[in-house]
Formats: sequence, structure tokens, C-alpha cells
Amino acid sequence: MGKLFGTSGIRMKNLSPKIAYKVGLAIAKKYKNVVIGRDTRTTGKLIETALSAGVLRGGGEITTIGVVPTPVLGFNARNYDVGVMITASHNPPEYNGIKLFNKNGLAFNKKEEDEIEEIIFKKDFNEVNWDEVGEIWEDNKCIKNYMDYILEKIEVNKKFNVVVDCANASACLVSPYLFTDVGCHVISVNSHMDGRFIGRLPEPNEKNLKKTMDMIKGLNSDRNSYIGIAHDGDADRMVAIDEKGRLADFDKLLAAFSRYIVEKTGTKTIVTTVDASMVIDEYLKDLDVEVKRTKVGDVYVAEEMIKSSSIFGGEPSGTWIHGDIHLTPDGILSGLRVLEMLEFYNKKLYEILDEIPSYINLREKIYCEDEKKEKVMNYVIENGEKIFKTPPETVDGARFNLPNGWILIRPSGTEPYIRIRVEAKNMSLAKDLLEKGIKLVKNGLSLT
Ligand SMILES: N[C@@H]1[C@@H](O)[C@H](O)[C@@H](COP(=O)(O)O)O[C@@H]1O
Ligand SMILES: [Mg+2]
Repeated sequence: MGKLFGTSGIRMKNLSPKIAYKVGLAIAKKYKNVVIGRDTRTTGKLIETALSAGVLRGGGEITTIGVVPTPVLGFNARNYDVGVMITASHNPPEYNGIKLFNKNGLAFNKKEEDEIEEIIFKKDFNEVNWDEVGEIWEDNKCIKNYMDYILEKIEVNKKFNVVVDCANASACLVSPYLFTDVGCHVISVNSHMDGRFIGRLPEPNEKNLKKTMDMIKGLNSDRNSYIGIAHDGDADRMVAIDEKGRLADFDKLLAAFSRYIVEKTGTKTIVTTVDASMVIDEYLKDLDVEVKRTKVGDVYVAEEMIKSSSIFGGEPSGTWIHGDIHLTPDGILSGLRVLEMLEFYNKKLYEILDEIPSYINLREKIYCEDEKKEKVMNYVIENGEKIFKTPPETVDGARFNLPNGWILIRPSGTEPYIRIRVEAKNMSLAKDLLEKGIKLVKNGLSLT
């Protein structure tokens, strides 16, 4: 077995129940009381059952909370020794995954994941006898506990019109209700649960959200009143659609929201990842705040937030963490907070976004099997300097910083791709960087 954990826990096509069983055994070796939630995928019960069998065989006790968004699992993990979320987040339906949370609602860091991995690889399991096997308890109150808590913390006075797109996923159980409870007029779409994600694929991108964007354009043909909030398959992410029916640029939205948080709370540090736009630094430059950057992945963001006492950290993927509430990325809370921001500035979303400067942003992903990623990246790191005429920064993958732009080439930790992200102040530089980046990766791939 190769390495199990990636950017966001274990994630695989046709994830095998055998792996889940071993993860369960390994968890029980270290933790006693385990809470388990899952997303809507067709394999959710299969994986949960296998993992639960492992936990019980290993001597643990289980509380199952059924189908929930990841933030609900993370929020409730505080009452247990460990939280297990069975989800493949934004990946297509044939994937599933296992993401672990500690009792602070913080995703497992590399060290914690390595401990589990080591137990699995060394087969260092405990197996209990019939008279020591624990129970599986059910708790149906977790969603309510979460919603009550969030409602106490959110204050929206204006009556917003919101289209909530739940991706046929577990957000269906929470998002439309919470937006209604804070006083919004809600139209929910893709809001019946379906493990095949029949309405749209779970990644909240331009292609998958086209119908929802068109719907908002139609609703707003005479007045710009509806905005859209869309989630991924486990609702730890949120993207917004502005009143003109455009998918809000991920980096601009992050920049706008970061500015709002600094202005509202006075926080001295905002955390983001190495793949985020330079627009964030520029848009906050007149404020007394430092922008810190980490490797891609919500756990790195959360850890840096703790280290630098920051209350907000976000990634351009739409994975945002609101540290004053909890440390699990939360797309539902992020959507509600976007409304608080609109109320604070008393502006439309498109007005706020249109004030933020734009650079040229290009993104590409090149298919690369997981086993080949390391070799390709070594090739990129060794050969990139000649091509980009500057040594790479290697916080995550290889980032080459030039005077008027940058290129980041990194292996996705959740999908079989090498991601390339380019940002530049003019199109010709952007295209040139992207072309060179693609060639470099393809050359690396041809040698594997
Ligand atoms: N929770 C994580 C995010 O933190 C991360 O940004 C995203 C993309 O990761 P990658 O680019 O490694 O596929 O995956 C998950 O959604
Ligand atoms: Mg997710």
C-alpha cells in the first residue's frame, strides 16, 4: 500500500471497505470514543459500516450521526475523542474518502495522519474479545446543535434573496434551513440528496454551476436582487454567484471578505495558501494586517491561524475557516458571513467585487496518476529554474516568482492531476508562463 493520506484525508476512486476496516482498527488503537458522519455518496454506508467494524473490533465506541455536512461533523467532534467524516468532498461520485478530525474540530495534521498510517502499515492493531466489543450509538441532534449555535452567532437584518445550490449533497439538510432562519428568502436548487449527484457534479466550478448561474440571471432580469451560494459535496466549501449571475472570482471574493474581517474585527493576520492571488495582499495593503501563506489544504491554514492568533483563513478553492466559531472549514457559515459582509458595506456583491483589481489568472490541470506525481514534481523542481530563470519556492510543489507574475506547479492531493496556476499582470506573460509550465510537466510525465 502506498501513502494513504493526501491534502484532505484519504480519497480514492472505488475506495475499498478493506482500507476502511483497517483505518477503523487503527483509529481504535489510539482513540476510544469515535463520532462518524458521512456525505451522500452511494458508497457512504459501505465505507461507514466497514470502518465501524474496524473500530468495534479494535475496542472503540461509536456514535453515528448519519448524513451530515463536514462542518457539522467537525463541530460535534469536540464531544468525542476523534471525528471521522466519510466524504470525497468535491470529487466525482465514484470517489469516496475518510477525513479525520481531532477533538478541537481541527482536521488531522500530517503527524496525526502519519500515526494512523504507521499503525496500518505495521499492522499494529488491537483486537478485542467478544466481551469487550463496544456499541454503536445514534445521535440525531448534531445538526440541530450546530444550527442553534450558528444562529446565535450570525446577525443578518436585511432580507436577502438567496439561491442556495446544495449539489444534491448533505448541505440539503442544513443550508436552505439556516439561510431561511436568518431571514432570507431562499430558493434551493439541487436540494434533494442523491449519491450520484444527479443535478450537478459536486465541484462548485463555472461548468458545474452553469444552470444555477443562468437561473440567477433570469431571476434578476428586472432587478438585481438574488445572489447565489453554492457548496461542494460536503459543504466545507462555498462559492458565490453575484447578482449578475457571474461566478464570483474566488480570489476577489476571498480578498473582499478578508478586508471585511480585518475592518470588522481588527485581526492582525489573515491566512491563505500559496495558490492564492496577489490581489489579496494588494487589496489589504493599506490596512494594518499581515497575509500569511501556507501549503494548500485546510489543515495547514487552520494550524497557521492558531499559531498566529488569526480568526480568519481561506483558500481560493472556497474553503474558509472562521476561527471565532470553529476550526473546521465551513461553507455554510461562509455563505452566511458573506451576507453579513454585504450588509456591513450596504452594497451588492457585484459592486464590491468590481472594485477589486483583476490580474490575468490561468489554471490548468494535467492528468497524472498518483504514483507518478513525486517523480514529475522532482523533474519540475530540478528543471524549472532554467526555464523560469529563478529558483522555485517549495512551500507546496514549485512556485516560481517573477517581477510581474508567478507560476505554481503542484500535485493535487485530492485528484489525479498536477495543477498549474499562473497569475500575471499581462496576458502575454501569463500565456508564456502557462505554456512553459505545461511543457515542463509533460516532459516530466514522459520520463516516468
Ligand atoms: N479541504 C481541501 C482544501 O483545503 C483544498 O484546497 C482542496 C484542493 O486540494 P488539491 O488542490 O490538493 O486537490 O481540497 C479540499 O477541498
Ligand atoms: Mg469539501
